Amino acid sequence: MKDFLKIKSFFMPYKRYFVCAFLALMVTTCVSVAAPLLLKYLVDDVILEEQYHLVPMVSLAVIGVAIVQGVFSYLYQYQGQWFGIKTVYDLRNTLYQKLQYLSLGYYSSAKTGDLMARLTGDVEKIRTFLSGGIFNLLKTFFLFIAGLAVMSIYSIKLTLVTFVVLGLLIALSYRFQKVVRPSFRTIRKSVADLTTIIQENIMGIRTVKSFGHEDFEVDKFAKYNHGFKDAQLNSAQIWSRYFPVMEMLGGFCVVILLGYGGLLVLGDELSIGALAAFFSIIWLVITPLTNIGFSINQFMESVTSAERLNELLELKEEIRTNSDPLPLVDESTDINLKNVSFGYKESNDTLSDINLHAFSGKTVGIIGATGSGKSSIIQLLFRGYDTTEGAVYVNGTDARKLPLPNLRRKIGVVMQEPFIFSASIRDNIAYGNPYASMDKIIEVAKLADAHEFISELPNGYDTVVGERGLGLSGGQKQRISIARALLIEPEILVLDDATSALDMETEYQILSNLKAMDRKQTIFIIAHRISSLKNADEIIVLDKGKIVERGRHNRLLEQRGIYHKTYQVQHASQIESIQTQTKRSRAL
Ligand SMILES: Nc1ncnc2c1ncn2[C@@H]1O[C@H](COP(=O)(O)OP(=O)(O)OP(=O)(O)O)[C@@H](O)[C@H]1O
Repeated sequence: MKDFLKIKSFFMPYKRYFVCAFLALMVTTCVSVAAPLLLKYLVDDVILEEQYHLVPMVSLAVIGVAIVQGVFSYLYQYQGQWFGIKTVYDLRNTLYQKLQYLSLGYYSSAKTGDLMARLTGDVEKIRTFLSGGIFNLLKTFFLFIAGLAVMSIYSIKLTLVTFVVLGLLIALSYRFQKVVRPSFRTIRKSVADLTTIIQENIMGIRTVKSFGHEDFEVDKFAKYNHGFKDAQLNSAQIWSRYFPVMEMLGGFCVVILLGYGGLLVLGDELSIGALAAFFSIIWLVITPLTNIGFSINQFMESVTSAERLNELLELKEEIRTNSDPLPLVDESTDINLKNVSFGYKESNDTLSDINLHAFSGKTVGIIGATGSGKSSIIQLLFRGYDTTEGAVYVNGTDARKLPLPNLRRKIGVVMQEPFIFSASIRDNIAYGNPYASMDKIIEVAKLADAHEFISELPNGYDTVVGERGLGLSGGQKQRISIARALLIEPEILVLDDATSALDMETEYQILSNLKAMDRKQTIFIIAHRISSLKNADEIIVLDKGKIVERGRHNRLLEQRGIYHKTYQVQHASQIESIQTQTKRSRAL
């Protein structure tokens, strides 16, 4: 309940819909309970008194009651739906917004399937309860109270017996919802498992196929699907027992009350009309009462969902703009990492004591073994993470004091694994600037050496690529990502292993194009291939998170350290490959 109240800021703005629905519900309830009084009047005062000329009037009154009931019932359903739908509209937007601003640290351990389940399934549970469940509970409660109140006018004794019998029915219904709840939980877990399996399978379909593991995946899915089926069957079994049992018990209650009411009529303590009215009211109350387990369950589920959503809403946005940010107006971009240390977790040291000054308009190359911390440096530049010690200075100001969006807009990053949206190639390139002209898009595509292959596609720039760029080669995806970064005309361009899938000639072409642009752009090139960064103004060599060598290409070769060794290995393999090619052509 506490968790439900925590999301009150989402439903309070729409309380007018709730109030309207509530008032309409009260009217419907009162009219429903008052209708049997007409029955009593018809039996006692019209039929038994042989006043048949009053029948048309009673009939008109019944029609009137039905119309009022219909109109107010429509009103409460309609307003109730609006209450739920508008509340979750805001809730969904806020949750999505939250996801955008959560730090990268959160995403490294978050499960996509679980997040998706929260934003869809859990939000829907809240809507179902706010739109209908809460009104069903209120309706049952009011019918129960109003019904007993009307009954008590005619017979206190029969009302008391009814109260006890219906109380037993509520207790049974409540007990049942406790039995059925675990089965709901199992179903929800099974749905989450199935979603994860399907999602992972689609994302990893290339790996599945490369291992010829289609049958393995089918069997794995069948196992989880089997579990889901069993959970559903189990729940269906419980429900199929519940309704007949509750209906039967409801029938027994009616029989008991009818017997007792009959005795009261025989003892002249109750009129026949009052007994008839009594039973109309009892049926009116019993039907929603037999379903109360379902409504309570809906409430419990929405509380669980509110708890899961609150977990997300309460997460701290670790990386955010300082409360009093300094302006970032300077066009030049001088990046200075001073005594920077960083670890993804407090205990580990991914980067130690990094000092790196990238002057405006210069190119910095970063090389090092896999896992040495190259990409981690980049994450610090755009505040994907904050440093543990030391600071990153942009034009002399600590990056943490700058407005985050402005800082990030300065930096164009081409990630190691380029992400392509399932949209047209044009929209993919224009992601950072959707209003860019076609001429500009073509210009950056040419710089990224992508224009030629895009023009050859069936619909050129309008070709819609599959999710995550399915249908494009790794090199094509990289070139689209480079064009995307260039379009925003960043003052800092970061190429994080962004040309690894390209042949050396294409890579050379792109790097030459970047150089020829003659912008005062600061460029970071992370690469494994020395050829990618040998022209950089400064190259740093990382080893286990520390800078172990630095300088220009020739100077580093002279040092005869790691860089030199890497160069030799790469150079030797190039010579070897040229020799093999020459031998092959001679043999032909
Ligand atoms: N999100 C993360 N959470 C925890 N540890 C991480 C995360 N990302 C990277 N690491 C760890 O930090 C270390 C440095 O990783 P980083 O990606 O910076 O290396 P890299 O030099 O870019 O490697 P590669 O050349 O393979 O891309 C590695 O040990 C890696 O396992």
